[in-house]
Amino acid sequence: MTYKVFVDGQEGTTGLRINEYLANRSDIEVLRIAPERRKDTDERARLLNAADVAFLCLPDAAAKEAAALVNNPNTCVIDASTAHRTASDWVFGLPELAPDQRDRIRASKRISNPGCHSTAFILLLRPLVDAGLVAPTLPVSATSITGYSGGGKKMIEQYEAGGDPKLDAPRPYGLTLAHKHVPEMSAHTGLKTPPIFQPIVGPFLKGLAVSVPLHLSQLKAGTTPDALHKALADRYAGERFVRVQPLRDAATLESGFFDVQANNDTNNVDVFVFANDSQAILMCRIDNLGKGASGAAVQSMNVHLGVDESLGLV
Ligand SMILES: NC(=O)C1=CN([C@@H]2O[C@H](COP(=O)(O)OP(=O)(O)OC[C@H]3O[C@@H](n4cnc5c(N)ncnc54)[C@H](OP(=O)(O)O)[C@@H]3O)[C@@H](O)[C@H]2O)C=CC1
Ligand SMILES: CC(=O)N[C@@H](CCC(=O)OP(=O)(O)O)C(=O)O
Repeated sequence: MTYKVFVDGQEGTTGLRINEYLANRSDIEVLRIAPERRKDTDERARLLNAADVAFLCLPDAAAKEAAALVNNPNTCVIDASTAHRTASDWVFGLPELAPDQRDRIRASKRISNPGCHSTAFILLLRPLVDAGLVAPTLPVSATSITGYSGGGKKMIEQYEAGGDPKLDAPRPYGLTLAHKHVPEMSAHTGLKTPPIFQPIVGPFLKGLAVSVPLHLSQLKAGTTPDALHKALADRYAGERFVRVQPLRDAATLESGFFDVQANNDTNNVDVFVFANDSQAILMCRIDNLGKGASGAAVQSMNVHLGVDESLGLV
């Protein structure tokens, strides 16, 4: 069986990476749009409706427009933008979210691909909320350090042009306290209080780590670091891409520094619990262009099509 796939936004950061993942797949035929027609609505509509799977790798407004062009009931749309991540008629494309999430991805023709920061945040918090260790009302804060490819073509060009010394240092942003990932972080963890979320972009291409500090006294009475670690390890046991590292990961502690880039060029997710007797820092590491974007989109496509979930992914 060969599936037809169209990538709307094939020249962008996410679209190019998806095409790389698909390049060696004998079960996929990629429908290419002529470069000069890549913003021609009629041609995009034709290809969107000719596809079994259409990836939208576009800014939000263009993604909404593209979704509205699809009238073939057999086309599965996987939207990489923020446009549909909390929409009730779209399924969140994070197979590891909950035990029934793969069934939902398989059944739906509208899949929203999670944001990079929110992927890491949700994978840390959702199991702890589900296990009752973190109350849904707990006010949670998180920081994220990310490579500049998360900002798309414009930010990549800005960093790679060189010459601006401000870009040599990490740059905190999201200081309006309204980062676009906060709604999906709340919606898919069950946290009723929107997290305070502060990302930082640094002078490296890719790699991302979200950190969530927790006071154990604010968790379910008696929660220990072992209990936090066990809830995460139990949830992700058997997951192909999520690896819960040993409590207080010795390799990281010995080096003294956390390696944000260690999952680059993979679809892997590493989950960490660092803790003392009264406090913990949870950390989650991904490649923002891998599990944070294009890898996740291909994984959801695989789940939807019912083929091996890791096909084409490392
Ligand atoms: N970069 C990342 O790590 C991640 C990005 N995303 C999301 O994925 C989407 C794409 O992001 P990214 O790949 O980084 O963005 P880029 O800016 O790198 O690429 C976007 C592409 O869309 C094209 N485009 C813009 N408007 C239209 C239109 N109306 N019709 C057809 N094509 C259009 C652009 O064309 P042109 O080349 O002419 O500008 C460009 O090639 C965004 O919604 C983003 O939020 C999601 C997860 C991670
Ligand atoms: C460095 C940088 O700007 N990163 C982007 C996130 C990119 C991403 O994965 O999120 P979307 O899918 O929602 O675009 C940001 O924080 O807005």
